[in-house]
Amino acid sequence: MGSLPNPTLPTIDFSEKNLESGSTCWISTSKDVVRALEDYGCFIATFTKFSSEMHESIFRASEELFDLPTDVKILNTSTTPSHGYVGQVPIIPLYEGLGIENALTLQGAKKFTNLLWPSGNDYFCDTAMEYSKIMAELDQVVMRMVSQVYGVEKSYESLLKSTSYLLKFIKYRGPESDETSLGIVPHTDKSFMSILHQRQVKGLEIKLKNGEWIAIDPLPSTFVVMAGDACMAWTNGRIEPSQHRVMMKGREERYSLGFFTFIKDVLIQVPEELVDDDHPMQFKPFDHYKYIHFIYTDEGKRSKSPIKAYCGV
Ligand SMILES: O=C(O)CCC(=O)C(=O)O
Ligand SMILES: [Fe+2]
Repeated sequence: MGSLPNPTLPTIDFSEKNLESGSTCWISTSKDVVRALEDYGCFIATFTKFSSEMHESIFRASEELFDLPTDVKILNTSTTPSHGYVGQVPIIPLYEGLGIENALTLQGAKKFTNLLWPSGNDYFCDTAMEYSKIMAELDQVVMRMVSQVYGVEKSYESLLKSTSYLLKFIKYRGPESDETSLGIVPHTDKSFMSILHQRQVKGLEIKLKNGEWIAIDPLPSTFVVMAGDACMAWTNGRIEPSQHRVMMKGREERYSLGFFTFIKDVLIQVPEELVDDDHPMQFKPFDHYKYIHFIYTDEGKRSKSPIKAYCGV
């Protein structure tokens, strides 16, 4: 008897031919995207526009960043929890992360760069911005496809205008013998959408609906596109975010990147097209950033599904 192949996520190709809006390829890719998000909460995207040179440069920039002394890295603060420097956290001792808020704007990239390198670092600033631009493009293609399939383009356009992008640089120290190999605890993202990218050391694992954890192989031009809690509320529960974690198997350190979208200054509300007798309204309109603060309250920490606790009907 042959053994079953290892389960994996659907892979969706975002090469030029699939990106011509309205073309046959675009339409069939859109359906694949929605099916994958509804079935898994995420998928693997191959994005040929992202070159291996870009892969090398962004991770070189990341190394440079993590090589800075800790007292410099902690200058990366934010009024939003976990959007700035995170490190030396007892339950995830291997994890260290820094975040560029408003990563798509020159102002956001410059503010971060000048804070950490007062004498400037054009290489870092330009690379981070270029990476963000490409990731935002992928995010917007995916979300445009989703909104077309659901017939909610107008609602998406208004969210898009209010989208704020967070680029997170993440490093996991290689575990020492008796240390936990848990890089990051199982969680769903609090974002609207997330795009994850790994360097050559694997570790990202995603929980399937049957409870099985599967490991995602890193490749230079592949990304995991993942729905966050806010996307579940917006789609009235049609798309559920997947639980994921990082397990550090070897002793090697691991670098990864997360590109997250958040909705600022407008309430996220379920589009009326997604509500009918079979799909009653499941979520009240809510403020995304207030939701992030809620996660860190006692009630938010206790809750099995904080998004339902926060704005569920
Ligand atoms: O490091 C990774 O691959 C995953 C990071 C992650 O899940 C997160 O930052 O939310
Ligand atoms: Fe995550």
